[in-house]
Parts: sequence; structure tokens; C-alpha cells
Amino acid sequence: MTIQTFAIEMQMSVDRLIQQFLDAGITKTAFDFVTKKEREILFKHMNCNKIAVFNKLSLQRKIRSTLNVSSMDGKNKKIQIEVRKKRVYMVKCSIQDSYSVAQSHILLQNKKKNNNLKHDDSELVVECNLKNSKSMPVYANNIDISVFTPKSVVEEDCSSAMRVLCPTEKKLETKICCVVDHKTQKLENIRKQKGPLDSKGNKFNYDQDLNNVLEIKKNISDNFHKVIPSNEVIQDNSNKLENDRRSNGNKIRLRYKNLGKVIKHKRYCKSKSYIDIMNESEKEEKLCVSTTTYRVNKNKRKKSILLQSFNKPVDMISRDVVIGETISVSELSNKISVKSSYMIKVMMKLGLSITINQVLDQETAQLIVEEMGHRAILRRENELEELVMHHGDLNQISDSSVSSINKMVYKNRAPIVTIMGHVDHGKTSLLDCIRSTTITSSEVGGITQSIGAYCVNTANGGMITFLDTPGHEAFTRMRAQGVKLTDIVVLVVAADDGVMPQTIESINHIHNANVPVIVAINKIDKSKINIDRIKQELNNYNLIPEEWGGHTQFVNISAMLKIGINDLIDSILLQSEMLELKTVHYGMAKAVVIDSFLDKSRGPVASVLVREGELKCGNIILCGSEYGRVKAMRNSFGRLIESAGPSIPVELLGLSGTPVSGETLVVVSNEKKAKEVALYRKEKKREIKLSSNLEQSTLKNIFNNINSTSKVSELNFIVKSDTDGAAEVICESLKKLVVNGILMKIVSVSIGNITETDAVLASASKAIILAFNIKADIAARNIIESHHIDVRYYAVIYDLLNSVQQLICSKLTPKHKYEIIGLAKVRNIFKSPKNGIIAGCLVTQGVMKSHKKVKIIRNDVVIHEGELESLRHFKNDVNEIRSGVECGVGIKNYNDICAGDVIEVLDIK
Ligand SMILES: Nc1nc2c(ncn2[C@@H]2O[C@H](COP(=O)(O)OP(=O)(O)OP(=O)(O)O)[C@@H](O)[C@H]2O)c(=O)[nH]1
Repeated sequence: MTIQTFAIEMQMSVDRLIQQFLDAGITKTAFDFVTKKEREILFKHMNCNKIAVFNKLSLQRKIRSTLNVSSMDGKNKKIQIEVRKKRVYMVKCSIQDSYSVAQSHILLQNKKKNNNLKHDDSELVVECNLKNSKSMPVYANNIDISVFTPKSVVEEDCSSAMRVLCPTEKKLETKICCVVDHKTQKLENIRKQKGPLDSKGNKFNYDQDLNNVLEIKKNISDNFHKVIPSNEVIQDNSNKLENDRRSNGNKIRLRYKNLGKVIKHKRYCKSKSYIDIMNESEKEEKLCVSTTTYRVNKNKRKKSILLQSFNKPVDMISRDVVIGETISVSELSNKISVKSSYMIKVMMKLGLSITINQVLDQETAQLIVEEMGHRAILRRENELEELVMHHGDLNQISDSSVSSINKMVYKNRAPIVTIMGHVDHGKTSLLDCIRSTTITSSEVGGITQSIGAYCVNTANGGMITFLDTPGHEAFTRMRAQGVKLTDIVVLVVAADDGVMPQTIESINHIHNANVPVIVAINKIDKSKINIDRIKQELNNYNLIPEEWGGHTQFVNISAMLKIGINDLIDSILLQSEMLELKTVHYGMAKAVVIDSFLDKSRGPVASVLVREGELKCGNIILCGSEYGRVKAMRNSFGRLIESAGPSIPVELLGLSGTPVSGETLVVVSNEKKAKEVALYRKEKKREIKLSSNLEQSTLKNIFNNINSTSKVSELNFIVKSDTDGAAEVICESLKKLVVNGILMKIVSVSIGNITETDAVLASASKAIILAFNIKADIAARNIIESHHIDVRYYAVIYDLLNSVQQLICSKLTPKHKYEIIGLAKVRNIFKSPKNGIIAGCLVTQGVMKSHKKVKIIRNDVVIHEGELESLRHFKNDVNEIRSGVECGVGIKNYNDICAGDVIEVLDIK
């Protein structure tokens, strides 16, 4: 074909065609021939440079409907629904269309040349929608293939050939490809059968036909762009697919119409074609939406009813149920998403009879949850507490790493030595002697009433921490606490006294705590002492001296004359060496509260003994239900210090309140969490207190109290003390003073001076305030005076206890007094059929009155106490008989009266 003929076919001037060729990289003149390959290059070039133009068409539609929904209370509710639909059609009008037409025209010519190749054109009929889409119309022989390009998937940018095919398109593509393959096969067969020439001797152009058919196939596949696995594209196309899916029905009908096979669908949903093309999502939707009937009437689709129903889940859903320490039945049923009644039914099957509001414990709740096929996740309420307590850097050292860093971090620490023994056996004197102080002389009442902690530097450079415990019997708790903190115990036994009750108690504490003990036999300076006797006595309590073959070191000392003190210290150091006392000296500290008190100017003060790590000023601390930041610290010598290592006793300021002695103090990293834990602990304490109060006020107890209170008097106390330790000791001692007939009750226990609140509480509860080592505030004093509140001040524990005992005794003494108003001597005995035995008496003193209490005395011994039942003068009943007058006396329920007995008549005052 020449350039000129090609220009006519292409409907363009020769010059322009030459220019187009030139643009495509082929140099041509007006008289040159054009090969098929060159034509292809030109077409490709033109295709690449095509410019797509889109005509945009937007359609909007509104559907308003009313939905009747039945609500929970059985009433019908109307819901207005407005469905707005917007559809945008993108119609591509490409200048390439003209080229495509020309291309198809050339193909048509080839078809004419090969008119011997006649085939059934009814083999393939595919919708030709040239008006809307003329992207690639192709003609091959009698086969009319127009590639259908769905409007919905027209890309805005035609250069991008990436899109997702909807199922309908895929079907169409497959079908077209099959037909083209079939055609290719047929052309091949014809060539084989007929050879290269036709009946007129012309050469068949098989290759060209074949190429044309192959080109069709290629165009088809080009037009049906393949899927790209990009999320964005998929996302983008999913919307398009949705639109496409909705418009499929119309399209299919349109296609059938184009073919002259108009199908009328009575019910759109019943249409086979529609169901064929309905994709999976549509099918699912059809299953979910129960009644969505469409009626086709005069090409109008109407929605009759729109009712939604939900499918019940068929399989059981296994849930993870988080259970706290307690959970109510209703809460648990909510968590499992079942009705409470069903839950109760399950529990009844398990043999538990409970109500909806009843609270279940964690174990029971777990049993029920697992019985119902769910998974129980048990939550510990003190999780945060554990987390905070174990967050210290010392706790983060794993067991394996401990051995490796053992040498580095773990260092020797000073031994903590507790001095114990009976009261006045010389414990404080011994400490005074070691420390060169004079605490003994300043002690109120001459006794120790709190645990004292002191650091002592020994002559060889070592350090010992001493804890001095009280020896009075009331301080049992303090002694027990002292033993808990200690490494070694020095048991002081006075040589003149020997083993005494508190010595035995101390030995029991030592054995319970399983700590090594050194016995210091004190006051050896005194005369008439027998040390062997003491050793013998202690032997009975499993403390056998080394010289007797035992393991206990015995040291003879005199605290007053400073005899044997160095020997005792040597023994302590030796014992501590044997114990190899080591601990971590760095990191967040842990300490134990020895005692605490409330200082008017400094606030709460706590005496603590550091056990491990380093306690520094500014550290955030948590101690029981108190928290805070260390503001200042003082050592046992009263000096301000910045940090304290292990075995160092310090007095610290900065806690929110006075902690309970014996509690552990820890340094934490987060003040907010420390506060949370402290509040949680406070709340727990309150709950425990409330529950114990509730326990007391159960119906059974109330009845018991009613029965008992009819006979007993009540004594209410408010205990106020300077230190926490002393307050606890007072409470414990008061509890021990329980006497039959007296109901003692401690209304409140607190530390610090008597406040207005205490006074008001005392007035309301009619309580006696026991003030130990404290005073009353001015405001409190006013209330005390105005309300006449009984406040008793003490400085020594035994004074307090003696006073309370006296108080109890005064309550126990009887209030009614009997007075003798008359005396009569029995002269004779008569028997009366009506009144029984009658004693004939002479009133010797005072007056005899009927119905009065009487005592019958025989030989100066009271043989009966009873009531005077009848009093007669001769035959007359009288109320009283005066002295010197004879009378007949009848004693109620008593007949054993004899002549010579004396009758005492008593009157109650
Ligand atoms: N003769 C003599 N008297 C001593 C000796 N040691 C202490 N005392 C006296 O014993 C009395 C009691 O001494 P403390 O040191 O207060 O006794 P304690 O064991 O601390 O008493 P509590 O702390 O109340 O249990 C004091 O009067 C001391 O002077 C000693 O070695 N010889």
C-alpha cells in the first residue's frame, strides 16, 4: 500500500501522514510503500499519544421511606429513612476513536479480500456499545467484536491501565478470548486444507488474517486491565465495584435489548441473569436482608418493604472474663452477655443458691465462668501494690545475675543487736555503758517505754547497731518486734534476780525467731550472787553455756562498774562474723519502722532502720498506708544526714502520717503510684475495720449484748499517746484487763495531743480519755472543762494500768448498802396449819418490819438469808413491832429455825 492510498484510508492529508510517520520514527515520502509493520508502528505511536476526554454525567436520586420498628416496651416506632444516591458516569470520547475506525476499516478490507473465509457470524455476539465506549472496536472477518468497557470502571486517567475487573467483565473477557482462540484455530485449519492459493489463483493472506485475529485477542486483554495488588487501588476500586454491581442489572437488560432479546422480569430478584451476575457480596447481603423485594413495573423499581432482621449467632462465643477479688452476679452475667436469670439457673445446677445482687468470691466466679465455657482471667486487686513494691532497682536484679554482681554490690553490714531481759535487769545501763551516755537517769519512772536504736562505733573500727527494748511486761509486742529486726540478741539477766517472767518471755521470742543469743549476766558486782544458779536456770530453757558443752556464749558483766563490756562486744563481733552479714549498699532502700510519733512542729516523724540499699533525702517513700518524700533525716546521735546505708537507724520527716511500727518502708520511683497504693491500703484497712464492726453488730451479738449489758457496766476509753508503739501497748494491756461484769471498749486510738475532735468524741461516747505522755490543746481543754470529760494523764505505763484497774474495781463494787434496822431473839417455835413454822421472838433492838430482808444467825454464823414473810402480834398481822415487844415471825421458804437463833432485819439504802 502506498502512502497516498493509506492517507485516503486514514482520512488525512499525505503531508500529515508523512509527519505522523516521522513522529513515529519512520521517514517516508509521498510515493513510498507502507508495510504492515510500519502501519502497526504508526498506530501504536498514535495510540500512545491519544488524549482522552471525559464527559461527566451526574445523577442524583432520593428515596424516602418509613420504617416501623417495635421497641422494647412493645410500642411501634416510626423511623424516617432517606436514602440518597449519587452516580457519576464518566463517558470517554477519545480522538483515538477515528484511528480505531480507520484501523477497523483496514481490517474490513482484509476481510473482503479473504471472502472465501466465510464463517458463521452468529457465533459471537457481544454487546457493541460504540456510542459510549469506542476504545477498541475490532472486526475480524464476519466476527464483530467490540470490547465492552464498563462505564463504572473508566479510569479518570487513561494512561493508567490498572483496574480491577468485576466478575461480569471477567466472564466476558474469557468468552471473547475463547471465541478468538477458536477463530485462530479455524484459520489455521483452512490454510492447511486449501493451501496458499484460492480458486482464482490468488494468494490467500492467511498471515494477515491470523495476525488480525491475534491482534483482537491482544486488544481484548489490553482492555481488560489486570488486577494490581495494591491496597490503595483495591480500596479505590471497591467503591467502583459497588457502583458497578448496582448498575449490573440495568446493563444486562440493556445488552439483551441490544441483541433484540428483551427479557421482561416480573420479579427482579428472580431473574436468572441477575442471579448469574450477582457477585458473592450481593449473595451475602441477600441472605442477611430478609425481605428486600423489588418489583419491575414499567421499568420502575419499587422497594415495597424494608425490614431488617439479624441472624442469631449459631456457635457459642467464648469470652475472656476478667474477675476481680469479688464480683456480683449481675455484673458477671453482663460480662458473659447472658441474662442474670440464666446465670442463676446455671449456679443452681452447680448447687449454689444465690440472688442477683449477691457478691461472689473470685474462686466461685471462676468456677461458674468456666462451667459456662468461657475463660476466666483472675485479676489481683493489689497488682499495682505489688508492682510498686517490686519496682525498686534492687528487686530487678535477677537470681542469676545476683551471683555475678554479688561481690560488687553485696557488702558487709553492721550487726543489729537487740538487748532484752526482765525489767530493771540493767539493759539501758549496759547501753549507756557502751555508748557512754546517761539515758537511764533520764527515763521517766525508771523504765524504758519504747524501742531505742543506737549506732556504736567499736574500738576496732567496726560498727554495731543496738536496739534497746522495754522490759516491762506490758511491752511484749515491742520485744517481739525487736527480735524480728535483729541479727543477734543479748539477753541481760541480773545476777541477783535470776530468771524472771520477762526473761522467760524473751527466751521464747528468741527461740521463735531462731536468732543467736549471747547471755550477759549483769550486776556481778553485787554480793550474795550465784552465777551458776542462773546458768542452771537458763539451762532449763535450752540456753547451755559453751563451757557446759552448749552453743550459747555467757558473759559476766557489771554495767554499773563497766566490767566485762569489752568481752561482750568481742562476743558480739565474733558472732556477727560467723553470720557473714551482707547486703546491698546501693539502690532504692528498704527499711523497717521502729516507732513513729507526731511532732507538733515537724509533723509525723518515723524512726526507721535501713535494711538494704541507700535511703536518701528527697526519696519518694511508701510505708503502709502512708507515703511521702524524705524531707530530712537524723541519725542516732541527733545529727542531720543526707543518706543512710544498711543497719543505720534514722529518724525521718516527710511522711503523710505516722506509720505503724513494724511496717516496711520502701523507696519507690513514682509518687503518684505510691499515693494510689497508700490510698488503696487505707481503704482496705477501713473495710476491715467496718467488717469487724459489722461482725460485732450481728443479730446474735446484739442479743448477747442485751443479755450481758443488763448486768454489766460499760467503760469506754479513748487512748491518746505520744508514740505509735506506746499506743499499741496500752491497747493490748487494756484488752487484757477484761473483767466479768465490765464491758470495756476502746473508742479510738491515736497519736499526738488531745484535740477538739477527741474531746467531742469523748463527750458523745461518754468515754474516759487516757492521755499517755501528751497534753491537751487549748480548744480541747475548753470542751473538756465545759462537758466535764474525764481525762487522765500518765507518764508511766504501770501508772496507767493501775489507774484503769482501780476504775474497774470501783465499777464492780455494789451500789446497794444494807442496814440493820432491828434485832430479835427466837424464844420458841410454833407450828401453824396456815403459815407453817412460826418463831416466837422478842424484839431486842430497833424495829421488826414485814417483807424486809432478814439474816438468821446461829452461834455468830449466818445460816440463812431470806425475807420476813409474816409478822404477828398475838393473832393480828402487823407491819412493824418495836423493841421490847413479843411477836410471831414467819420466814419465807425456811422452816429450819430454832430457839436461841438471832434474826437481823435489814433495810436497803
Ligand atoms: N549494782 C548494779 N546495779 C545496776 C547495774 N546495772 C544496772 N543497775 C541498776 O539497775 C537499775 C535498772 O537499770 P536499767 O538499766 O534501767 O534497767 P533496764 O533493764 O533497762 O530497765 P527497763 O528498761 O525498765 O526494762 C538502775 O537503778 C541501775 O542503776 C549493775 O551492773 N550493778
